[in-house]
Amino acid sequence: MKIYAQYVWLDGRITKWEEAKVHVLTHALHYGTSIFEGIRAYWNGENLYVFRLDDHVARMFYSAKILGIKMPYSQGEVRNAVLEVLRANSFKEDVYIRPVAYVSTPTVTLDVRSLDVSVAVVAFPFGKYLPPDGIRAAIVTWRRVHNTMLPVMAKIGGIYVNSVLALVEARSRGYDEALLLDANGYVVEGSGENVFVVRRGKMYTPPVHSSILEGITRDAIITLADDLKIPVAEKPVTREEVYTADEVFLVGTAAEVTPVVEVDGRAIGDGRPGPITTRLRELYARVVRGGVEKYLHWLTPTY
Ligand SMILES: CCC[C@H](NCc1c(COP(=O)(O)O)cnc(C)c1O)C(=O)O
Repeated sequence: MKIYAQYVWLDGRITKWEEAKVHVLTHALHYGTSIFEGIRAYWNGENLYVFRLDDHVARMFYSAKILGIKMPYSQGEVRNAVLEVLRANSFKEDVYIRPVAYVSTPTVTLDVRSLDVSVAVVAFPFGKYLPPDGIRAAIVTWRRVHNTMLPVMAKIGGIYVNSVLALVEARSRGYDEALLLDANGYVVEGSGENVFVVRRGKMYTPPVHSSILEGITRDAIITLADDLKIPVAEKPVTREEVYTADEVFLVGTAAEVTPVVEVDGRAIGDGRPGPITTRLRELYARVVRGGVEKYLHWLTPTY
C-alpha cells in the first residue's frame, strides 16, 4: 500500500505532503536524534477513533526527556496536531499516525542541549503490518540492545537500527519477523513488537525492566486478558519456553495481535493460531473500533 496523504502537520502548520522536507544536514538524519510514536486510528463507519492517543503522546514526551531534547510544543498541542492532520486529510478509513520530533539544527556537534527540535505528524491510510493469520519468526543473532547501553524504553530513532538489523536477518532467512534475545539470552521482543507466550492456559510476557519498549498494546492486551480471566505473569521468557509454548503472539500498534505459528522451523502448538490468541485478537479488534463500552475511554474521536 503506497504511503501518502495530502497534508502533513509540520512545526505548527498544515503543510502539503510535497513540501514537508528536511535539510540534508538535519542533525537527526546523521545521528538518529529523533523520537517518534506509532499510533493507529480505526474507522468504524461513523467516526475515526484514535487508539490511546494520550498514552502515546505521554510516551513521546517521556522519550524526549530520556533523550534530553526539549519539545517545542505541549502535550496538548501535539495531541491536537494529531487530530488536526486527520481532519485536514478527512480520512474515513484505518490510518497509521507517525508523530516525530527531531533535532533539526544543521550542525555536526553531538551536544543536543541547545539545538532546535522540529515536530511533524504524518498520517496515512494503513492496513495490516504483518500477515494477520500467523507468521513465522526467527530468533536472530542480533541481541536486543541492553538498557544500560541505550534507553530502549524510549522510542528513539537511532535505536531502531537494532530492529532494522534484526528484521533484515529474519527476512533474509525466509522468515516474516525476528525475535530478539537480550544480553542474558532471554526472548524479549520482536523487531517492532512485544511478545507473549501461552503455556497451559497462562500468558507470560517479559517484564518492563528487561530491555523492552513498554508497549501500549502490551498494556491493553494484559487488561483484556484480565477481562477474559486469563492469568498473565510478567517474567523472563526462555528460548525453550518459546519453542514448547502452546501459543506465541506479538503485539504492537502496527502488528496489533499477530499469531506466531512457527519459530526457527518449529511449529508452535499445532502450527495454527491458538484459542487464547484468537480470542484476544477478536476482542482487541472490537475494542479499537468502539465496540466495547468499557474501553471507550481508550478512544479519541476525530470528528
Ligand atoms: C517499526 C516500529 C513500529 C511500532 N513499534 C512499536 C513497538 C512495540 C509495541 O509498542 P506499542 O504497543 O506501544 O505500539 C514494542 N517494541 C518495539 C521495539 C516497538 O517498536 C508500531 O507502531 O507498532
